[in-house]
Amino acid sequence: MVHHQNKAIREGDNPDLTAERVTGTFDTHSMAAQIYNSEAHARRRREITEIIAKRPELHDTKPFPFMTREEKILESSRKLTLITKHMNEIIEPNNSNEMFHLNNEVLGIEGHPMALHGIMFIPALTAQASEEQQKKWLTRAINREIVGTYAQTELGHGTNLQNLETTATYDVATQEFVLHTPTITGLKWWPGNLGKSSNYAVVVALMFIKGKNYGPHTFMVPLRDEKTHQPLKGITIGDIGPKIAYNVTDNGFLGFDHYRIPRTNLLMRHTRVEPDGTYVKPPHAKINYSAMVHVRSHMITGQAIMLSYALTIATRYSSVRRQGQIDTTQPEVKVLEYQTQQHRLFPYIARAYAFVFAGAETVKLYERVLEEVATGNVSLMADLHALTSGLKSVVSHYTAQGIEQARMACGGHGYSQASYMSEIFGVAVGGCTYEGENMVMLLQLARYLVKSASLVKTGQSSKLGPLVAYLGAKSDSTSLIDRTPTTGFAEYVKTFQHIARRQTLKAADKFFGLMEKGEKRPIAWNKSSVELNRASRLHTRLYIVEAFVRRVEEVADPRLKEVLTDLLHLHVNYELLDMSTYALEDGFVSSSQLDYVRDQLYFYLAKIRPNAVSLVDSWEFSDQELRSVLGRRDGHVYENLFAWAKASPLNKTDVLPSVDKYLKPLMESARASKL
Ligand SMILES: CC/C=C\C/C=C\C/C=C\C/C=C\C/C=C\C/C=C\CC/C=C/C(=O)SCCNC(=O)CCNC(=O)[C@H](O)C(C)(C)COP(=O)(O)OP(=O)(O)OC[C@H]1O[C@@H](n2cnc3c(N)ncnc32)[C@H](O)[C@@H]1OP(=O)(O)O
Ligand SMILES: Cc1cc2nc3c(=O)[nH]c(=O)nc-3n(C[C@H](O)[C@H](O)[C@H](O)COP(=O)(O)OP(=O)(O)OC[C@H]3O[C@@H](n4cnc5c(N)ncnc54)[C@H](O)[C@@H]3O)c2cc1C
Repeated sequence: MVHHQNKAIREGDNPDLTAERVTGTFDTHSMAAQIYNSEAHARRRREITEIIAKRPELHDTKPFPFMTREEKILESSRKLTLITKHMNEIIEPNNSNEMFHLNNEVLGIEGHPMALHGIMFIPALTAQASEEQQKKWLTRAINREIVGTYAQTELGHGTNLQNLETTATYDVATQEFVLHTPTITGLKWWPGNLGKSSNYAVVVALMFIKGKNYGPHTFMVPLRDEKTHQPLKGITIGDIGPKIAYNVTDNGFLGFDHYRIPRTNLLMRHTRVEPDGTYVKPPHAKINYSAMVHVRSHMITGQAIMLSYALTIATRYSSVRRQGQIDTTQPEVKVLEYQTQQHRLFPYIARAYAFVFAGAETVKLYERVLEEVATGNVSLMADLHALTSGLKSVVSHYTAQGIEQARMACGGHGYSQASYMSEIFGVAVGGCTYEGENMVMLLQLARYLVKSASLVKTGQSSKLGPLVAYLGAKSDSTSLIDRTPTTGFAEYVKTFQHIARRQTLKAADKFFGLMEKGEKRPIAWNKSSVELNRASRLHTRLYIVEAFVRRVEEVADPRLKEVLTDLLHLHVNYELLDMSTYALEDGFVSSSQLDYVRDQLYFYLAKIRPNAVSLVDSWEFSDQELRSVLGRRDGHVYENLFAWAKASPLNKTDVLPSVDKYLKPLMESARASKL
């Protein structure tokens, strides 16, 4: 038996796809170890996939697009119950990476009744509940004796947490907090799994003690009777209705009518309220925002995975789809031969790799900060907040764009739900909104950049942290790209640094200048905000390039290093062209240098072409996880599209009741009127 570098090859596959895999120059298992940041985890993913493949009870009973929302929730609950029961046979206990993969395989991306339980409820209790509170609730939550969510956003306010309307007023006499929703706009609105599944929530409410507003605080709140699951007295609760996607999750609404909880239900790891109402403040004002930072840190990888789903589907399909000729004497070509198709897909393949490498760094920093904060050291919280705010915004934005490009790259069949592209897009694009609307989060990073710019302007560059140290460095007068015999990544990084530095200092100048002219700070901020957000994006894109460079430098395997270096070349050239206005406007890069960048881009599109399928195969998504007829590993697209269409509920009968009831009489009366 021949051992191929691409481990996805099987006998009987579509020969066009096999031919692509045979040209791959590197071992796809080794590349998976880079993507998943460890050989052990990449191997465990494969093992979990194999276990699931052998257990038909964990497979979808029919394609999701053929199910109603109610059927999907039922099906998802069935599978959730099974994986909970058999968890220890499938994954290592409490391994969140393995759990994430198990969920994606078995339950999919449309959510499930305990999605928020794992993503936010448990992390909030872990970071914000005192040890005593954890003994009471965390173990029960981990054992799934109770199901919880994170209820913060309201009908009227999601972004501006200081103006939430839900109040938690301390009653010294009874040592209770009274939760109350004063208006319709104060209803909690959006929390995942609040609508029908959860019986507890970590609720964010403005805390009032003796008439003083202490701002948003987090409380552990029982919502439903643990036995009957009926809403408790004083609670109004339900599902908010269907969304663009993610409809297996019951995002919900919640209102409180003078609902009482004990004082000890305030999460008290960092903050306390004594029985007499004395407030003990936390070591950092935003310490209770930790559940949001948890999701923002992890969603970089989550978004990269969804982008890679779409790219896997589109790249495989482009290798089996033949349409038109390039050389008219030759047969029709695979659509992947077209330079336009490569230009549509390959830069996003590079971005997906860049995002997953940046995501791994972010999670590492998050874990460090989590440990430090637990011991009272909050010094890195601002850096983590700035980094994750920028990354969640930039990565979710390009992920949504990339998925849409991948869908269009599949032509008409990309528009069919058989491709699964619309669901992938719908779920991923939610990331532009949840955990902080992208513009708002870019502005959070901008605050950090403006402070850093101010250090530069006042001669205090030595105080800049490592993420922004480049702001204090001096630029060359022009970029050295194509001006040195060996143009390398260093010249590109310096160019991106120059662009980000110039935009940050310019935007900060605008802001400070407006204030000097007498504008109040918030007005000056608003008038500078488009420029400030441009700076945030450029700073974040620089970080992503640097994370990519750091990873490529670490790779030892020469075959992997070569293909990752090709991808990095593609990435830096594509990025520079995409932000060329900034590079050209002060003459840092000339138009002849951009011609070089363009040539490099086309060169690397062609160089990557033989590895394209292996690069997407390396993500090692099973067919069950992808849920796409177009993206099947075996490439047998057409016969399966036909089978999929035949299985459509509309094809159960030849004549639909609607035809009998309306169309037939309509046609009959039209015919009769002609007589
Ligand atoms: C292995 C995998 C394991 C786990 C998987 C985990 C995650 C999976 C991820 C992806 C999975 C993939 C697919 C998922 C599919 C579907 C979705 C699933 C779940 C979605 C769940 C969504 C949940 C939510 O959306 S919860 C609600 C989120 N809401 C928000 O984000 C609100 C945004 N607003 C804010 O955050 C704040 O209001 C604010 C804008 C930051 C302003 O706050 P505030 O008014 O308090 O601020 P001030 O003006 O008073 O102060 C600003 C000041 O504070 C600093 N600051 C702010 N926040 C922080 C922080 N967190 N840390 C440190 N510092 C902070 C800020 O920098 C300012 O400082 P300066 O004054 O010094 O400038
Ligand atoms: C799929 C999904 C899942 C969710 N899950 C949860 C959950 O589990 N729990 C939960 O509590 N919430 C959840 N949310 C809510 C989500 O966190 C909020 O919708 C999000 O934070 C945005 O807030 P908003 O809806 O108030 O938007 P708005 O703030 O109303 O945004 C509207 C527009 O105003 C702009 N804007 C607002 N403020 C500013 C500003 N200061 N400066 C400049 N522009 C501004 C925004 O950029 C945007 O363009 C979820 C949302 C979605 C879509």
